[in-house]
Amino acid sequence: IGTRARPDLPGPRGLPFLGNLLQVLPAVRAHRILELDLAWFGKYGKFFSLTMPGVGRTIFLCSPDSVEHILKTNFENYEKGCVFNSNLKALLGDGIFNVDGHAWKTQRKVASYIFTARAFKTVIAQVFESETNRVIDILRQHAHTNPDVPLDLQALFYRFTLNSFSLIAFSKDLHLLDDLEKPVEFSEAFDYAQETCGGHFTKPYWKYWERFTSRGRKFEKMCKVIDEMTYSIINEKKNQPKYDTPPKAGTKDLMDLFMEYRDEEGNALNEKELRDIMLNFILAGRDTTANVLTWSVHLLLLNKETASLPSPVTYDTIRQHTYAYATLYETLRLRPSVPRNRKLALKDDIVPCGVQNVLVKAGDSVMWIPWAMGRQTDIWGDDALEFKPTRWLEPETSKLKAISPYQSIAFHAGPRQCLGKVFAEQEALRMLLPMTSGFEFERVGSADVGYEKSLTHPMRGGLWVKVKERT
Ligand code: HEM
Repeated sequence: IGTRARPDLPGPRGLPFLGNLLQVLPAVRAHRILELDLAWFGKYGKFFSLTMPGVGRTIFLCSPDSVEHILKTNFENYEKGCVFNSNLKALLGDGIFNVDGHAWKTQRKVASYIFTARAFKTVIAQVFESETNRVIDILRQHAHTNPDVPLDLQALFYRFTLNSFSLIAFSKDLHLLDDLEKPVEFSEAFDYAQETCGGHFTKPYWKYWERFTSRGRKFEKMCKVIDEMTYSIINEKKNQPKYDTPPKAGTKDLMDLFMEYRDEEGNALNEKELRDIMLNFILAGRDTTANVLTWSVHLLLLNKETASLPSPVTYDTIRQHTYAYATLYETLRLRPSVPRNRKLALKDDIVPCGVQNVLVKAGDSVMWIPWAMGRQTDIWGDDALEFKPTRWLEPETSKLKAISPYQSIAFHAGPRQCLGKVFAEQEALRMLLPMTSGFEFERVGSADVGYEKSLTHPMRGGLWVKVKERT
């Protein structure tokens, strides 16, 4: 409905009215949508097209030059767009992930002030150190008191990243590492809301459907839980006594920066705007890094490798740990924390795609699938499916290779490249190094694990391991 025929584009044949919906839905339900994307690239080549009611036409592209064109060369022509925005609105509102233009630019500019070298060496370093030590203590204690009882590392990483991010961004300790038995109501609600919002892309009539179903009712309830915690942090911050002397630049937290922001007319952000910003940053700061930590341990275990390298890691020395870096990027190649992504074309455009060009019409969506791109032999070589950190290193010098960000796309690229890239690298490596060099993990259950339906890429069912301290 509302899409014109495009016989020039390859892709699976759809049905009248429904387009390809019935081919996509079973894969979504079975948590196998990424495998379906990959299979279709295998069948149709570097690009193919699907249509879905409520979304229109989506052109899937699997080539670094296409991604570079969309994310940088013709950046102005591609935006998140109204489908993306409305599908994620209830959760992300008008936060940075869900907006374009002026609203995006402003949020990016304000937030960039917390990612300074000075902040990395002071506030951020202190929090990473203290929170990593807390996790190491938990593992040590568990190894000694419960060596035969499995522990879910993924759940632990989620607590670690959320607690660390909250300390840095809102100066608030959520005490998530104090008692692992205590459920984290906010996290459960946030996971449920993400799954529901992600599902909107394959449920054209979700707005009506959710009005009458238990999922819709639960979603509403979960959004209330999320809002309660978010607004309570905002109010707590607002009611804090003002500083006698204003904090120096580099010591303000993210919330301070957004609360102090004034637009051209001198207006401050209202509570709803602050809520949206905060939740987008929680999604960025909690889920993505917890995902890469989980998949790193999983892949290291599967390949019987250890990322053991001398600790401690500091802001200045971290890039010397090249093998650990390579492990992180190799994990992100196979298990990108944002495995699928899309944008909407504003005007007709010609997108390069390897040896071909693709005509994208105004109103089409374009999609790139980092998960599938990481598995392409023409991009990564015949061993693309193997976990091989050394592919990131120069064979002679073991220095990190310079690989284009459009090929290694896990952190996005171009003007909207991930703002927290360095933050995430530091946090993940500071955790991974002492963990893998200090402990041995034995997987419990099958190594053939899947992923949850989400906006990010959590492991389905968690990563359950027995823990032993290395001697
Ligand atoms: C391994 C960890 C991470 C990965 C793989 C990752 C990946 C990404 C990706 C793919 C995007 C683009 C999303 C989009 O389509 O809009 C993005 C954007 C962003 N990321 Fe990250 N991220 C990570 C960690 C973080 C952390 C820890 C933070 C904050 C502390 C952060 C902050 C942001 C922000 C603010 C944006 C929006 C940038 C913009 O739209 O201008 N990220 N990230």
